[in-house]
Amino acid sequence: MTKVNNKFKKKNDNSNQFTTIKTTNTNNKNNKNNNNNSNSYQNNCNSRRSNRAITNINNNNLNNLNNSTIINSTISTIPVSEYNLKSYFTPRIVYLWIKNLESITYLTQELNERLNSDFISLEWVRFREYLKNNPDQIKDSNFEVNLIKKYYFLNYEYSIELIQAISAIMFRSPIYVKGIWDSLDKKNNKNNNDDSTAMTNINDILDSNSKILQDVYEKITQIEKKFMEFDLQYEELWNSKFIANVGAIPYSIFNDIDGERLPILEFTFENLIHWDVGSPDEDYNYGCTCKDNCKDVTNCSCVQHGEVDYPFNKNGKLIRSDIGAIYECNSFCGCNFTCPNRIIQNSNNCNKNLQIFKTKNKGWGVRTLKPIKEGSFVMEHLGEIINHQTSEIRSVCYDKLNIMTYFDLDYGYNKKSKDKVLCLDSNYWCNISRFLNHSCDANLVTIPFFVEHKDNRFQRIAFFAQRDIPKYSEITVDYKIHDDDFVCLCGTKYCSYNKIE
Ligand SMILES: C[S@@+](CC[C@H](N)C(=O)[O-])C[C@H]1O[C@@H](n2cnc3c(N)ncnc32)[C@H](O)[C@@H]1O
Repeated sequence: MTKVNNKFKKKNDNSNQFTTIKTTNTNNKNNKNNNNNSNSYQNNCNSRRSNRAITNINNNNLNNLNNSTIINSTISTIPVSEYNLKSYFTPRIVYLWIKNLESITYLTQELNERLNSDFISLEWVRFREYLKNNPDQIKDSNFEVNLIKKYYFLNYEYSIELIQAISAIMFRSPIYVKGIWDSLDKKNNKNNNDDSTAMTNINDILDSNSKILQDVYEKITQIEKKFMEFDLQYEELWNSKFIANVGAIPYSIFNDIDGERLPILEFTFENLIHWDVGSPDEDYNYGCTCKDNCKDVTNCSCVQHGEVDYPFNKNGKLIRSDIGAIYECNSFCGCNFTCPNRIIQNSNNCNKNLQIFKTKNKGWGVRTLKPIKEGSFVMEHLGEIINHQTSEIRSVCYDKLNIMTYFDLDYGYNKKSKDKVLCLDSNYWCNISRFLNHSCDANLVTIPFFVEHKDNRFQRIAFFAQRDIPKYSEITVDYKIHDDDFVCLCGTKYCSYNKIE
């Protein structure tokens, strides 16, 4: 295959990378550091920085633990290490978090910042562990009451958003939050001599300003219905009994390294579009008018929509990767499915010869159980299509956990229009490509492609073999991370990171 320096896009080094995106939050210590880095959010793929972030969380929370008066002393201390964090914040749990965060997107910046600083705290990891073993404590815990108290003092409007925000902090269903408000109400009405310090404090606050209390309950009654709707919306996520059908993962999974099991994920066969993204522009829904089933494929107007000649040989193998994007024929065209310009759509997008396996030092990876010929289509990269704003919200979480599952759909965009670029997030909704690791000598090449529409925003991503790949080899892509701090473990002799000067 023709080798190229810049595979995906003519003038943009940063195109099509797995990346984490810098959050614009300014209150968080870690994010402050990020903001000083560079203007390019692309550079945020930085595992050392993220490790630092985890260290900061540890320190912050140790401080909190020492100084805080709000922590219930009965909470058992479980050892919390980076490993605990990873096993605790599974993609599914993280998805639940980000959904909550998204629901509070339009809250005030200040509240968002406060949520951010409480977010992913080790206190909460400990607390949730405690609740797991002591479910009777769930509804009436000083810890939670005190956390609410903390927010109560902020004088925010008592709105559905605030309740949702609190529930996000509480890491579980809003209905439980209501339970806590109810218990506050009961205590307050009893007006008894409850000597639980936290409760007494709360009662004092409430008594001294019963109008606030009244307002809160009026609003809570008003929004009770919304609570229910919200709960229903995410029922599947809140319900701890719901277990995703792991058997539905259409690939074999192999781990001879340790006992780790594949996290629960939602495998999808097409991209999901986030509600805030819209849909492809119908003006871009058009096809060719070829009369001969695109026999003279180089003259097909779909092919010509790309900027280079038809890039496949007669066996349907990609022969050059120095192309902008592939534009395939579609249902608007005059041709049928046997037309030569339908290579990707006619390929098997769920190749059972691929296996998810545990690598020695890069977590899970993908390997092939059969040889793959140079130029073969290997898989599409799938996930949830999100916009810049949503990616920033999610980054609040992803940055802290060193999650690197963003892939910018930036073919055809220049740096100035970055905020218009959509991104594929494959952390939870994904296919096997979610497990592709980075290599400085990658055997896959990434090519954007279009089938049903030609709207740049909704470009799709294909991976092709850029050389023959022997069976049992790990298949890898080049993340194209331009960051000296990335600790690359690809182990190839071409590794361009971690060079000792
Ligand atoms: C898209 S995921 C790939 C799947 C991942 N290995 C897993 O177990 O979920 C990207 C993450 O894989 C790891 N990774 C991938 N390639 C790597 C490399 N060459 N060196 C170090 N870590 C790598 C990093 O932790 C990165 O955040």
